[in-house]
Amino acid sequence: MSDDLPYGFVYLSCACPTIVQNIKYATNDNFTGTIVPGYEASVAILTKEAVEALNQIQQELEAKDLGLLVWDAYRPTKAVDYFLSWEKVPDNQDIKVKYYPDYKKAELFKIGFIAPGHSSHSRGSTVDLTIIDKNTNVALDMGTDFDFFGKKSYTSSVEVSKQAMRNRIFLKNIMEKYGFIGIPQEWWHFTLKTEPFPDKYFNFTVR
Ligand SMILES: C[C@@H](N)C(=O)N[C@H](C)C(=O)O
Ligand SMILES: [Zn+2]
Repeated sequence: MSDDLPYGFVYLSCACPTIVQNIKYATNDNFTGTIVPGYEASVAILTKEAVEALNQIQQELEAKDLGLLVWDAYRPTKAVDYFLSWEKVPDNQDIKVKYYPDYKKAELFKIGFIAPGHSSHSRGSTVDLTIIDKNTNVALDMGTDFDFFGKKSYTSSVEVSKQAMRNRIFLKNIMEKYGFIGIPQEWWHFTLKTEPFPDKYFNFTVR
């Protein structure tokens, strides 16, 4: 982990060490099946403002014996470009079954499961996350896994259990309370409304 981040960015682990991280694009365990270019370390980097807000959310959750689990945070534009190139490669059937059984790759970009050009993640104040039990680190049931690109992942889907619907509302409400806004397609994806770099897309490597 290097300390020379661009001005305004911090490592989530420094500001809030109790937030659990599993940065999926720094591993093979993601919808591309490979480590994504631009991720050289499994670390979450975000703007100071986003981290401050997450810190407050974590404090409120910890009082309930819960906590946050972060799957992705700042994402370099070279990673976003890699997702676009992945669209041109033939399907790996195992990955298709797991992540996008109902769609062709091109549709994932059209529907909005994957950003078709710039991603808000590259602005540094967007995060993919869920809530876990603080004692066991087991995630609450949200009805789908992270990056399941299907209708069940729509935040307001009624195709998931009642408990999963309640858990999604709980996540959405606490994120909104501290200034984040989600998107309809993915229950796990949130952007800080008062993000400090609303027009800037960064490309420094995650390391
Ligand atoms: C790919 C998924 N985790 C995600 O973040 N999707 C949004 C739409 C994005 O790519 O910005
Ligand atoms: Zn996201």
